[in-house]
Amino acid sequence: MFEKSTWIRLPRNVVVGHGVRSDVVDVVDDLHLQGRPLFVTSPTPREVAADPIAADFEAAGIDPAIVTIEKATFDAVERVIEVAEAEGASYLVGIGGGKAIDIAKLASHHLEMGFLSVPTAASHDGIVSNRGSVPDGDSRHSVAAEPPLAVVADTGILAEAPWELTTAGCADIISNYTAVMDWRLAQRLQDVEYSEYAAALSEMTAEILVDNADLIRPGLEESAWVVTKALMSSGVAMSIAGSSRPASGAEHLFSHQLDRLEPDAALHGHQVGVGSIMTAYLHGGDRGIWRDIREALASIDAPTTAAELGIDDETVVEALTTCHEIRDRYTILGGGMNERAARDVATKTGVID
Ligand SMILES: NC(=O)C1=CN([C@@H]2O[C@H](COP(=O)(O)OP(=O)(O)OC[C@H]3O[C@@H](n4cnc5c(N)ncnc54)[C@H](OP(=O)(O)O)[C@@H]3O)[C@@H](O)[C@H]2O)C=CC1
Ligand SMILES: O=C(CO)COP(=O)(O)O
Ligand SMILES: [Zn+2]
Repeated sequence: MFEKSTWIRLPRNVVVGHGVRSDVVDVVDDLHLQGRPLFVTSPTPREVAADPIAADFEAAGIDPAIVTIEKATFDAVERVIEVAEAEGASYLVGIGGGKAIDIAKLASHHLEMGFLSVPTAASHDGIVSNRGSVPDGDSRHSVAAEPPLAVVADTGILAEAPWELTTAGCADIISNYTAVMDWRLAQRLQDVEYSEYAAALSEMTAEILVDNADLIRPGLEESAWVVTKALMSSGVAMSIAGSSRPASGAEHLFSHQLDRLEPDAALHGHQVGVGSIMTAYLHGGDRGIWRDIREALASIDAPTTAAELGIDDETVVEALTTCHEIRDRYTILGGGMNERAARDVATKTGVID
């Protein structure tokens, strides 16, 4: 008898466009959310979005509580939970980059409350996803959570954010190519659960982004539109898969290990992009797609070398040789690379000198 079942959880409303920041109150109304919201934000996003959105709520007779967090930590998640309880919040609104959105996502999961995602940077594909990532001891990768009830992405705000945040979002999407290669490999060698739909959506998202690379330019609001739609599509692929597999393979292991070795050295998206150049080489050798990935990253101004990431060569080698240990996720790294092989791939791909 066929007994398989699956739950795919997705946002109900996705609102993208110029000036949609002022639609957040209407979205809340459309979702029939009652009571007091708690806005979870960080310093810059508070100025550019949370305070103006709070004014819209006040004008609509709703008094939001606001908590500003500085770093993505479990202490911050706990603080948000405490404030939500103390202020009698009935739903959360994450307003900011990955840090604010992930903290709101994890706190709302714990509180069993809904949350809305209001990105101020097109910097990562957690905007829509059912995954939350906050460093926990040695762990840096995402864990299962709930997706937002709604996403409100104002392309005016996203286009005005620093350009490197947008190029980080692009690189997070370009890395889907190698994430899917790793997923297929793991399915063949380890029989891991695999979804052809999620894999195809993830790859197609990367392809559309690369095909439209010439539209992705600083100061162009259309760029924010193209990148945000790709980030959403990649997040949906993760929700269909019920895991981050479609968007996270060995290139993400490499980035998570860099986060442990050199916290805050570079943006998440930039690190996974450089990782993807090297893991593409491991998959396909010299005739593989690593040069295409490097070219795609370079064409949108994303880093392609350790120096551009601001990370020294030895740290790259150390991350490559140790990152297979940080998570139970089979990838092209298998049981690990030795130092000579790691140095070789990083040198041949031009990541280190
Ligand atoms: N859950 C998931 O599925 C996924 C989660 N992630 C996670 O997301 C995080 C990466 O997200 P990222 O956005 O790069 O990190 P942050 O949220 O730390 O944002 C990066 C920087 O951008 C600033 N910023 C945000 N919006 C604006 C704006 N409009 N104008 C000016 N500055 C702005 C922030 O300011 P300030 O310092 O004031 O906050 C911060 O300094 C990582 O922790 C990663 O693990 C990544 C992919 C998927
Ligand atoms: O960053 C992600 C996808 O882009 C999430 O992946 P992880 O599960 O590796 O944190
Ligand atoms: Zn990522």
